[in-house]
Amino acid sequence: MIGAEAVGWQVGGARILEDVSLTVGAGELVGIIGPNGAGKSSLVNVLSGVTRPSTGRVTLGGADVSRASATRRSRLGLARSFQTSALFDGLTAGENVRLAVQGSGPSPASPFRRAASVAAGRVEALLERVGMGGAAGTLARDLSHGGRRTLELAMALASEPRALLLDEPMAGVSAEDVDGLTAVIGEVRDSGVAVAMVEHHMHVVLGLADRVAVLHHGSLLAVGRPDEVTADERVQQAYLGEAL
Ligand SMILES: Nc1ncnc2c1ncn2[C@@H]1O[C@H](COP(=O)(O)OP(=O)(O)OP(=O)(O)O)[C@@H](O)[C@H]1O
Repeated sequence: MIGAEAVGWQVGGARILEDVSLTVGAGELVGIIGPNGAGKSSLVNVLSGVTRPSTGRVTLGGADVSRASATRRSRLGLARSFQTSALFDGLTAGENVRLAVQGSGPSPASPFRRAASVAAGRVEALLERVGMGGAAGTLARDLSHGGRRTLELAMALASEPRALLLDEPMAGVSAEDVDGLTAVIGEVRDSGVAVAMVEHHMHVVLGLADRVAVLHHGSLLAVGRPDEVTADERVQQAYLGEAL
């Protein structure tokens, strides 16, 4: 559904990504891991269209989108969540989702004009889908960190994406909220969405991912089932001193 083919990305003289090839199929979740500075966010940025690859191709549903803008990719069925929170704190959870629904329509440049036309049922359904059915009226600023990340997920799903990129969805989420958010992401995958997820919480990645891709110094060190990857000596070497 979404793929990188021999992708390289250079900034100035620095090679940030080199010859990265990775595909994520419909209904598959691929965890992208690697030590700090390995190039994980850079890969997500190249896949989502925030940056263009210097070499290689990015494909979405079989089409070459290497030069397509993030907006165009979004219309073709790609959604992403960001490391930093993108919520409107002074609005309720329901209002935040409503804005995401309006912004994902055919002319996202003028979301407010269509405010009245967004069915309340659509907002409710998205909140239900992530297990936040009862929180529609809660201000975003009053949600827990886990609640905020879950709400961001509902917003990313507003465009009914075929592929979803998640950049550290568990960042800052308390231990008791991690399981709930993990289950929601698993359900999104099970509904047929192709999910690529950068995540530092290793037990989440290893428990949830169908395949794990390990980046190291901008190159793919290993790709495989979680048990294969953790048993790989080169991966263990790259993580020397850190718990896998
Ligand atoms: N726009 C940029 N210009 C120059 N260097 C960059 C740029 N973006 C990233 N880098 C560098 O590329 C390397 C990879 O960064 P990236 O953020 O992709 O790594 P990461 O694996 O996501 O790291 P972390 O786990 O710390 O989030 C780092 O050395 C970073 O300093």
